[in-house]
Amino acid sequence: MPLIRTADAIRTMQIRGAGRIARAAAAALRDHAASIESSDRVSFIKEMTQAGDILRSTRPTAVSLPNAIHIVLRDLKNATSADDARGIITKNADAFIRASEEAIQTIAGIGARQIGDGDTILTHCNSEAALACIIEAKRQGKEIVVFATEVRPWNQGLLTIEVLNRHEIETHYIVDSAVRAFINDIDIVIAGADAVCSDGSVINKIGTSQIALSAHEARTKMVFAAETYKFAPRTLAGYTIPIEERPGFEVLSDEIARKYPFVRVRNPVFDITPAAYIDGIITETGLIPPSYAPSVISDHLGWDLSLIGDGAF
Ligand SMILES: O=P(O)(O)OC[C@H]1O[C@H](OP(=O)(O)O)[C@H](O)[C@@H]1O
Repeated sequence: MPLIRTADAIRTMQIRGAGRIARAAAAALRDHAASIESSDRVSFIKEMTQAGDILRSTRPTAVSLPNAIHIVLRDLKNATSADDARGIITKNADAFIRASEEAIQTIAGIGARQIGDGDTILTHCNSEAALACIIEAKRQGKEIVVFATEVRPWNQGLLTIEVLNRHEIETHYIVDSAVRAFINDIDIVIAGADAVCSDGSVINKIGTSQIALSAHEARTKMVFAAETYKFAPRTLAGYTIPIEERPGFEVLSDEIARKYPFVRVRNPVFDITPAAYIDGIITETGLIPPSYAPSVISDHLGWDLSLIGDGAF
């Protein structure tokens, strides 16, 4: 898919999910690099940098996106020619995509150990990392039941129940506001993540923090499944992650909204769950407490704080 089409597909959520958009961006950069005819090293790098900027501007919250772009483009300064730069991008993009897929498999194994035989699990939105844990538990023969939320306004819950049904997992589909009514039936909440901040808080689909609060009150375990490239280096330098707010028509049609000129629809699509409500974060490097987030960013990912600045990553 041409880069502009990938960027549009991410912006309009035809490609969605923090991991999927990261892999799509990596593949788009690789394919774009292959399509550039220029043999001039400087103009090639300039064009690839612009391509990275286009992809980065599509959605502001999922840190997987700028991290993937940074990982794919980071060694370009060492390139000796345009061809060399093209080779570096191909190698980095393929390695990123492979590592991302392997991370999901590892997370599935670790996450499945968090799920006991006979457990009832609640999940929110549509996270391939969270679903991988649930599917692996089922594959291991555990008797499980899942509660899946609807996820207004995009109804990603429909994608989730399709996957759960395909794996023959008994599922209850509920509206988002029914979580507290059922929370005492739940043994563990497993959600995905769009960003993990250095203070251990997790940014995920709107409604997650309400679920976490409910789980905390009910003493129900709350874990997140997050590949390490969802950890946000910039937060270690004191930056905050912008929360995407999408157009009001996604919640209320323009036709209805026009009748109520004093009403403004608010449509933030993510929220922040504080570390205090999180029992663990399942990463491909292990099940960690939220307090380990800074160490994942600096020790595991090896991000150099001096590189972190406006627009860097
Ligand atoms: O990477 P995986 O685990 O698939 O998904 C992580 C998160 O990305 C999604 O965002 P959106 O639906 O693109 O707004 C959801 O918030 C989901 O929990």
